[in-house]
Amino acid sequence: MTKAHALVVDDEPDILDLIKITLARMDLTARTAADIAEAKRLLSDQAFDLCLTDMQLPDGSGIELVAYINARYPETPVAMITAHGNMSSAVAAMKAGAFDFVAKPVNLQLLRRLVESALRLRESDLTPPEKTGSAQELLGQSRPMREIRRLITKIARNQAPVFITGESGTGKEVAARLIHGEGPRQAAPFVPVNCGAIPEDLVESELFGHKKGSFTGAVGDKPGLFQAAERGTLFLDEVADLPLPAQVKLLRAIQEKSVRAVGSQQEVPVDARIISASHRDLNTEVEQGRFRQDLFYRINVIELRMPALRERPEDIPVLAAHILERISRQTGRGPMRLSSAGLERLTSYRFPGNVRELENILERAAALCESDEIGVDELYLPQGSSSTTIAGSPAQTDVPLENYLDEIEKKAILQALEETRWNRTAAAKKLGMTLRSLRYRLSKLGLD
Ligand SMILES: Nc1ncnc2c1ncn2[C@@H]1O[C@H](COP(=O)(O)OP(=O)(O)OP(=O)(O)O)[C@@H](O)[C@H]1O
Repeated sequence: MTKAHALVVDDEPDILDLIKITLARMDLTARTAADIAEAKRLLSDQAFDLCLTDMQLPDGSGIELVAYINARYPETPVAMITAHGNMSSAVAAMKAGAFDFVAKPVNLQLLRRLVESALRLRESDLTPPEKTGSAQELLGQSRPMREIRRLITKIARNQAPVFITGESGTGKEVAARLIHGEGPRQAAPFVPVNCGAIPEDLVESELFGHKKGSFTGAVGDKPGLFQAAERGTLFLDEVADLPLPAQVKLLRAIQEKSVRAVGSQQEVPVDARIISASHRDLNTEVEQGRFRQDLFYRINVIELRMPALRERPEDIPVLAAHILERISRQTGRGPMRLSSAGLERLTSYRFPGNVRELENILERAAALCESDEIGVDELYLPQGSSSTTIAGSPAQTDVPLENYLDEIEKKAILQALEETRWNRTAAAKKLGMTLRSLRYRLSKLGLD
């Protein structure tokens, strides 16, 4: 690959020198500018693979330069150098299109990683996600789905924190995996964490790691999930479920790009892109004091809203066909299809649990269906708008007790899932069981 060229814009000669030396050691050539006017002149002279700019420049704000480069030279990623602790300017820069930021005093290890990420963007050979084999596709040709796919490709080139909203089962995790898989971090791990599923007193140790002996049961040093996601992406699912003390630590980790393990005195730099998601409205959580406003502001630099399935019913046929094909493959039975009445019924259903619910409905229908065509009866959709109700019917004496109890359990679980819009963490809470136990039961009852 040809030598990469960087443009560094800062009016402090010491910082310019430090960055220039670091870049030279990484085999990059660097040109420097002390103000915006000079930077614009250099940009018109030659193409750059990367630009690093200070926030406060003698003739204006670095944000202005970010916007200028984004508009004129969209192929050049720009990172902002911000004053220590000034997270709001970092957020403003990323909202203006900066792909990342580095705080002063510049940590050289983090700077090197940032430069490496930026350079991977110019490798037009970023492997498309379908080739990596791990990423799943977001299917659908409706307008909202096409827009989501376009946004994902754009967001993937950036390093800013992303917050994905949307009801349960709308594909938030699939979207997060795609953002990771289409970007320069694709070769590093994608680490998903269900924040609601970690017991409250273990959250900090899980996320940030712990030192041996820091609490009963800490029998050895253990790195946290942040470190597991080094150079990759940490996906904080159900982020609204994080207890407040862990929120304080998370805020610090994002701000400082470093973490401190439980029981340790030392901060260790970490380079993980944060993508978070919640099916809850975080504005309400903030208003009610359950989620820190400053943390929300920081994780929500880019917001991606996954549309509910009922907002795009035209995608139901293609999704259903795809899911049935997968079921046929997994079960080794011949191809299956929906009757036209079945398809019609599905497209008019509200799907509170979205695509995950569609998957469950079709899996259950496929198991019950004896022919290759699934009809309305096998879909077992709730009548009218009412959801499944727990049977009030007397015990049937002609079925084994165990089957009868399974049936009751199944109905209670389905009802809790429907009431929580198929959010398994919330459904488990409602049923007074752990998520692990709900998962076990879903699997036992063939509902997973
Ligand atoms: N557009 C889509 N195309 C294909 N499959 C999809 C699509 N959207 C969602 N799915 C499938 O639906 C299921 C649920 O998706 P996912 O787990 O990403 O949802 P989620 O929004 O993260 O749910 P939750 O909020 O409950 O965690 C997965 O099996 C996923 O593959």
